[in-house]
Amino acid sequence: MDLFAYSNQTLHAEGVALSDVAEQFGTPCYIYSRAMFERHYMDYAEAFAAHPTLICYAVKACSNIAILNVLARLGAGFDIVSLGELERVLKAGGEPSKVMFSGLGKQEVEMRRALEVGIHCFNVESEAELYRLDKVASEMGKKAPVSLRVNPDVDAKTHPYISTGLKENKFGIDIKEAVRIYQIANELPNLDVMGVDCHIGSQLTELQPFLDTFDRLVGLLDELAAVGIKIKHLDLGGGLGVRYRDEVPPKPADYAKLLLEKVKGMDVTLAFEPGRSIAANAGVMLTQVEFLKCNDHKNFAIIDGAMNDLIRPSLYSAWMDIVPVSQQPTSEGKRVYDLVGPVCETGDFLGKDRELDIQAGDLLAVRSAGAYGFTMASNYNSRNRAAEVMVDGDTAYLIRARETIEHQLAGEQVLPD
Ligand SMILES: Cc1ncc(COP(=O)(O)O)c(C=O)c1O
Ligand SMILES: N[C@@H](CCCC[NH3+])C(=O)O
Repeated sequence: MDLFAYSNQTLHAEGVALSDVAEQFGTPCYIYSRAMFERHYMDYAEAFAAHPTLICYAVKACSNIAILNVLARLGAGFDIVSLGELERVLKAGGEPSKVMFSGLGKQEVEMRRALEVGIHCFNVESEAELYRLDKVASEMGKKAPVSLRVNPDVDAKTHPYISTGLKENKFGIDIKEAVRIYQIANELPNLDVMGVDCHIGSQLTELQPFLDTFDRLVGLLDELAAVGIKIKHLDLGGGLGVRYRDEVPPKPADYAKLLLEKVKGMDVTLAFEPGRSIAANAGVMLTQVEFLKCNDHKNFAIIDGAMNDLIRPSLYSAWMDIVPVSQQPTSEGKRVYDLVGPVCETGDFLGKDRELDIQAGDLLAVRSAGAYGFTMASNYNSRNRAAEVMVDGDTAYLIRARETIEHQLAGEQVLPD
């Protein structure tokens, strides 16, 4: 389902023209479709409905509380990696009992808050973290629910920066060491071992690595059963890819079909932590052309969005589709442009070698920018972070005001004389 489509030669989000959003809220700005977020979440919920399954949206993908709230209303759980993400979920009305706490460097203060509100499970990534969690739980007179994040040494066949399940990656516990560390966890008095967790990488466009991982984890469950450790839940992480250009990623329903066959007869609940596949195609980043700079060897369109607003092209050489909001021809005609921001870095580009018919003042939409877009934005070059807008039917709501210089400077001070 794509609710970003042209109507009257103008790109719309649901029923709202993106040119109207620009006029009302300025650029650069992120625009999300509520209906697309909902549809993408429901694709998972419906696909796995036949088996007890918790779908925990990975907050890091797009963490505005309006989005978390929309998903919470549908019954979503949440995968978090920091205290900040936990507070966002709580503020958005998410249920603590459906929260998974992932991440490999949890601090005591983060553990304490998560125990206080009663999260579903901690995904622990090292032996040392187990001791820290046991200590914090003991100080609070609580038992901490725990899964170990296991590194299954499976190649996710994705960009090396976003592959997480190989043994050379920093994530998780080597599957060969898992039984020994589970036994330690089982002995610690303030931990309640309940699950196995893994997450092998992001933007996977094939199912086989997930299925291989599942098989390895089932092997681990058998080994654990043999030493008397009963596992109640299996968290397979996130990672399902999306179409940015011409990828044909599997859908949640394809994934569910194969996995539910394998899980049949097993007494475990399932959990997933999808981020990108829910958020990416539910958002665009809107930017305006400031100037065209053309000469006989190169054409640049200098736009008001930059690497600080959307870092994926600079960081991973990610290709993102960039389309004009208006399909009206211009007097400039078609040219091939590099679309570059105002930041003082050669690597500051959102797209290269794009054939476009544009002129100064035109609006461009960077598609599939809903995931790892705003959440990875920074203030580099002391630029204010963009506004965020959610469209619901015919209405556009400002869900995060554009940052101001005052916001940026708050908290800084000069030394006394
Ligand atoms: C532990 C964990 N869970 C879930 C996700 C979400 O992954 P994706 O956005 O690829 O679905 C990530 C990020 O890759 C992650 O690190
Ligand atoms: N930030 C990455 C994905 C990282 C996933 C986080 N575990 C991207 O934009 O593709």
